[in-house]
Amino acid sequence: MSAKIDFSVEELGKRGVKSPIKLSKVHGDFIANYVTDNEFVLYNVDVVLGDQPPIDRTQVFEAAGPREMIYFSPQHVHAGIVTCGGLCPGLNDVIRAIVRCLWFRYGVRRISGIRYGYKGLIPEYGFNTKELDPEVVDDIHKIGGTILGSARGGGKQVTEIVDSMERLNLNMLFAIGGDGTQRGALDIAEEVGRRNLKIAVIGIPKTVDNDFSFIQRSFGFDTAVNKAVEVVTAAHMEAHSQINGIGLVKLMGRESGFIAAHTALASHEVNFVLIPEVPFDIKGPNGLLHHLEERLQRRSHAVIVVAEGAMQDKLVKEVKTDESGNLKMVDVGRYLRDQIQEHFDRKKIEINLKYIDPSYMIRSAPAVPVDSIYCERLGNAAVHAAMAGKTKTIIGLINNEFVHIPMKAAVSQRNHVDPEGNLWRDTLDATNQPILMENKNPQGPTVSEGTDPLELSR
Ligand SMILES: Nc1ncnc2c1ncn2[C@@H]1O[C@H](COP(=O)(O)OP(=O)(O)OP(=O)(O)O)[C@@H](O)[C@H]1O
Ligand SMILES: O=P(O)(O)OC[C@H]1O[C@](O)(CO)[C@@H](O)[C@@H]1O
Ligand SMILES: [Mg+2]
Repeated sequence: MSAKIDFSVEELGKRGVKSPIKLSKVHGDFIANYVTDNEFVLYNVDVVLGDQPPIDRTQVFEAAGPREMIYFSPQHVHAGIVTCGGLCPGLNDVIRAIVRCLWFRYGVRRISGIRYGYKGLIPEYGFNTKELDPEVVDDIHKIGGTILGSARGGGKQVTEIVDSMERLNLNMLFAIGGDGTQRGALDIAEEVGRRNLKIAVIGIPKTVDNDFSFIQRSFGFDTAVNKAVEVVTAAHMEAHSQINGIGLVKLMGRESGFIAAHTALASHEVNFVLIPEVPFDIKGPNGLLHHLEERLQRRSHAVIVVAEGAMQDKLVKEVKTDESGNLKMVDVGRYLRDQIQEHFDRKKIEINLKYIDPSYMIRSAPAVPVDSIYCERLGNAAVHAAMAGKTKTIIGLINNEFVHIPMKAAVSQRNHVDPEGNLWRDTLDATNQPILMENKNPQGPTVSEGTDPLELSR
């Protein structure tokens, strides 16, 4: 972590309203307590023995939770909820939690869902909102997707968006989305500030890829890994049942290989994981094809998992972007499929290659319970933050505590699998693939060369 980022959270103003949620201020009375602004969560828990500098706001995040004094009178609140970017398991759970917490805990009665991302606030795309209440959201956590719809693009039309927020008389906006969404939310909050409006902008970080900075895990990630493991199990079964069977699975991960690495760790059926963070060659004496051939000679079947962002530096010839400015990628899964088939055809070696791309099936699934619980708690924390008048803030989970993270810090960096870190090391242990499959590097040893007791069972 950069020690220079200040994690202080902005607020709209002085809080003059007593919270209606009737919590306690004392410990030991069996009633949950309000959280004060003096409660913090240490970000970096690594302990270095020796002289420690005093702890300051660059090392701690403000604890999330209900404040005793709040900024908004619930009867005057009109809240907006928007979901942007790609789908992710748990979106509906978060929407549901926000609506229910606003309604039941604070007594807020005006809640508008913004349809199809920020575009729902832009007249050019058809201004589009949907009234929300506990009945509307009652069962939505059982289905995937988002009942509000989502969209890419539109986020830079800040003037129109804030005009619409003014017209709707919104005084809080919950933006559920990834890095782009939170950049957009920050721009919106800044425009709100320039106009001297009192609108709290709170972000709930969403990325199925799990590469949001600072937070320990993003919602939907566990669901994604669960689904991906099912796919790998099928790919392995197919591969195992054929002569030189190869199961090739492409998983999401535009810039990071977290889903791929975790899936390999969980399934123990994967022989090669290819991720954006670790370079590799396809051909040559230390390339993937060479090692794949060796694997087939030894075990007659193999499973490969590739994250969609792998190899893009080599594959993308012409830079094209989507409406949000994200790079349009070349399909690395199909590319690998063709390269593998050609290689073995050329050598007249029979293979049976099955390519599976479950990306959208994974991303549109309903959340598994562990994610549902997480979403429920994120949604509640977001409402408490907004009611207290916090703004330009996202809700995060750090060291198992819910915290407020300034949007500016949250979008300043992105998480990656560290090729030298313990996640990747353990992933290599689980696959037994060469540490580096690059010809310019000397033929690397496998992690546990020749001594892998699991090898026979894979
Ligand atoms: N740099 C930016 N500044 C302002 N708004 C942005 C920016 N990048 C993206 N947005 C807006 O945020 C919204 C979502 O962006 P995007 O499509 O990149 O998804 P995301 O939130 O990053 O989620 P995902 O993880 O699915 O990519 C879009 O409306 C987009 O216009
Ligand atoms: O096909 P779409 O909707 O552009 O989304 C694809 C992207 O969305 C993500 O799932 C992030 O939400 C990336 O992993 C992926 O690259
Ligand atoms: Mg994004």
